[in-house]
Amino acid sequence: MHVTHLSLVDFRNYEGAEVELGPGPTALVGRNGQGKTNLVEAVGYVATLGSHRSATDAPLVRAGAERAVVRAAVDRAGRSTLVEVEISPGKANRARLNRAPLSRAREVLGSLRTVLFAPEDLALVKGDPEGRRRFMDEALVALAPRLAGVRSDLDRVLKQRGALLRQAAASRRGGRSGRPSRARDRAAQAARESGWEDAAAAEAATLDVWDTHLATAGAELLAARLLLVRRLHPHVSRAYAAVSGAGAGAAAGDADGPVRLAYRSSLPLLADLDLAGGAELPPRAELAQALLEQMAEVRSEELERGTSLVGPQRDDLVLELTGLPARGYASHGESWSYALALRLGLYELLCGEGPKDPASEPVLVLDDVFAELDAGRRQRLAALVAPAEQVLITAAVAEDVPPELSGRRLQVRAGTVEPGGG
Ligand SMILES: Nc1ncnc2c1ncn2[C@@H]1O[C@H](COP(=O)(O)OP(=O)(O)OP(=O)(O)O)[C@@H](O)[C@H]1O
Repeated sequence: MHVTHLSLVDFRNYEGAEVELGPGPTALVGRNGQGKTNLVEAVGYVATLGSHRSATDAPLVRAGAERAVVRAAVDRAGRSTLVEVEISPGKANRARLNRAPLSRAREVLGSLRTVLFAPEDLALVKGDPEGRRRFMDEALVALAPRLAGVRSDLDRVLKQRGALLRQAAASRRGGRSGRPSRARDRAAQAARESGWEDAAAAEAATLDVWDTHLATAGAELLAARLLLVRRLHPHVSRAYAAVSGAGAGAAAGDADGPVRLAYRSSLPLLADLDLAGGAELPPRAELAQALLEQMAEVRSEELERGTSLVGPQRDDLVLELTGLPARGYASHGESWSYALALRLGLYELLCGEGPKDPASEPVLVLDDVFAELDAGRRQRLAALVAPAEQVLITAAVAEDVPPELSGRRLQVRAGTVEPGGG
């Protein structure tokens, strides 16, 4: 698939912009701070309903404006779809598909698929688990948009369960210190209203209900993540070899290189699961049961600390390189190759098995990447991405764009986009 037209209203530094795009490589060139990343961020937003560099929506709306609108016309093997998203910070986004309003914005997910690589992705390798969990969950939604619903169910359960645990922890602290506690009063009140003899029994019963919800949504997400890691591993391994120019086995294109993906979970059941080796996955019911058992095991600690200690929100995607964790051990160049390999591996996975299908092939976005790479990696990456259905590249100077990707050029200057750019 590819974007044929992008239209922005009050998005970042764009008051209004109409940008013609086409298949093949397009380079967006312009000095620092002109709006190149903003443009590809808008493309990514239509695809994922999120930004690769802002956790909240407020910075996406032009200063002084109330809402932003991004429209993308998407060509999928000759069939065109118009996807529109209105971003109003503090309110639910609204979306339309071919001008028909959708009841929930997340119904647009899947209409446009992108894989975006930006310098921030170095944090996938060097940073905290949260970024890697986000990587897995965004990948899952790109593969199966209905998982966005599972993800948001889980968030809702964790929020409610967390509030209950915090209340319980505060109540215990209040009890120990002898100070009056409003949380404890509320729990006692709730207990009386629900006919329970004492607040502790009511608290335990309510927690049991949330444990079941957490186990159900958690097991579904966990099962999807495990399958994702198993499927992603050979693609990432090959992409790493191709980008870094590493090893003989890797050069042959097999999955037996220095890269190994693993999944770290709080569940003992998953401790020795060799996903990179193609291990069989436990069925979802078994995962749900394991989550329930683990929650029972740590319940007193959860009540003490006031937080959920079990579930996919605590897990991590482990990135190993030659048997060592990449985080903390990999060199800067190796970390770059690994981060790129994760995105390129995901791109290959999204393209599907067998011959490439242009209708499902995602749009590839490389934001400010080439200036950061050494000559070898730059050349290898350019050769790898050149055949993609559509590649959007941002660069401060035209010389940073490798000749293999010298397709269409757009000049970005202070929130305007025009053909040209050297
Ligand atoms: N909500 C907003 N309202 C108005 N201007 C904004 C908003 N958010 C960002 N900007 C402006 O957009 C510009 C940054 O644009 P962008 O990140 O796209 O730069 P760039 O062209 O990719 O530059 P670089 O080459 O440095 O990465 C900054 O000047 C910033 O002040």
